[in-house]
Amino acid sequence: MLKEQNVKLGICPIGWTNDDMPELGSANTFEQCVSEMALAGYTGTEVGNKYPRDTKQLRKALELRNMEIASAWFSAFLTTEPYEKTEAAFLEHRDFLYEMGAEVIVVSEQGQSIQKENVPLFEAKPIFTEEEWTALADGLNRLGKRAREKDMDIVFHHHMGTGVQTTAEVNRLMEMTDEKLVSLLYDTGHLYLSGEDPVEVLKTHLPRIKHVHLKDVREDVARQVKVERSTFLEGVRKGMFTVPGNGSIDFLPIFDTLASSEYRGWLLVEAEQDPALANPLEYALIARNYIREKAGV
Ligand SMILES: O=C1C[C@@H](O)[C@H](O)[C@@H](O)C1=O
Ligand SMILES: [Co+2]
Repeated sequence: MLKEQNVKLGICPIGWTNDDMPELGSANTFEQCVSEMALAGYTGTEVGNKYPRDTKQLRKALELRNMEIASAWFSAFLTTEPYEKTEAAFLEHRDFLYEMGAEVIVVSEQGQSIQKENVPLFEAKPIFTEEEWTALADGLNRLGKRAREKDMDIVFHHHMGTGVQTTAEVNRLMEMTDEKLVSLLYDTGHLYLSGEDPVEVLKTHLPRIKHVHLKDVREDVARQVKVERSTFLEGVRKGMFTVPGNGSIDFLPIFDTLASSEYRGWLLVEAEQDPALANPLEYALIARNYIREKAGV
């Protein structure tokens, strides 16, 4: 069982509003989103497209609900654009998160990503060349250094449809980057959907994991996405992702492994699906109850 003093429990806004498809949940307001998160028993969140960018305003809204910012997504383009361009955007993002009190910065390499492209998710992921791997690893080390200036860490988000998706790719990235500068975000749903063993990846990289996304997968829908050659975003609309306790992943060995480790940090429920089909508060509660039952927090 996990210990309450070791982990904080949060939920991402993507179940209420989706940054990649703003039409999903467009009627859901920021206030509704954070109020329902708090009501369901969470104390942290990442940042969604409806959140105020003014740090004072955002802090006040969160404090009223006993909530805090755990982190926020950052898209890097280290394999396709000059490093300086990614760094300039990163510094703005870093400073915003620093002001909000976050300790980690989620970084995903979106160079050549098919996340938003009209191509089959299971057939068209990019494979990086040697040069691209080097550009990615060097760039991440440099971003990691910039994060350390503020006593923050970057946590790399492996992701379906990107060049860092599989176990082998995660392993390679971890080998090529400096452990003091680049940490890992562990996202259960992306590993499972890719056909990896999430427990193996967790055990291999535990000391470098500094942020966790708890995402579940509906296996039957994932199969349909493969057969129908759907895109990533079509898959999301069809419901391939859901909250822990509602899909096919057995989270017990994952929670047990985290419990017997040194892991200290956030566990964030993250389940993008159509809020018109999956009521966000209802699903936030399903996950909250499941985590209490299986992880003891
Ligand atoms: O952390 C995440 C952020 C989303 O924008 C992304 O598409 C989702 O799948 C995810 O894991
Ligand atoms: Co994630």
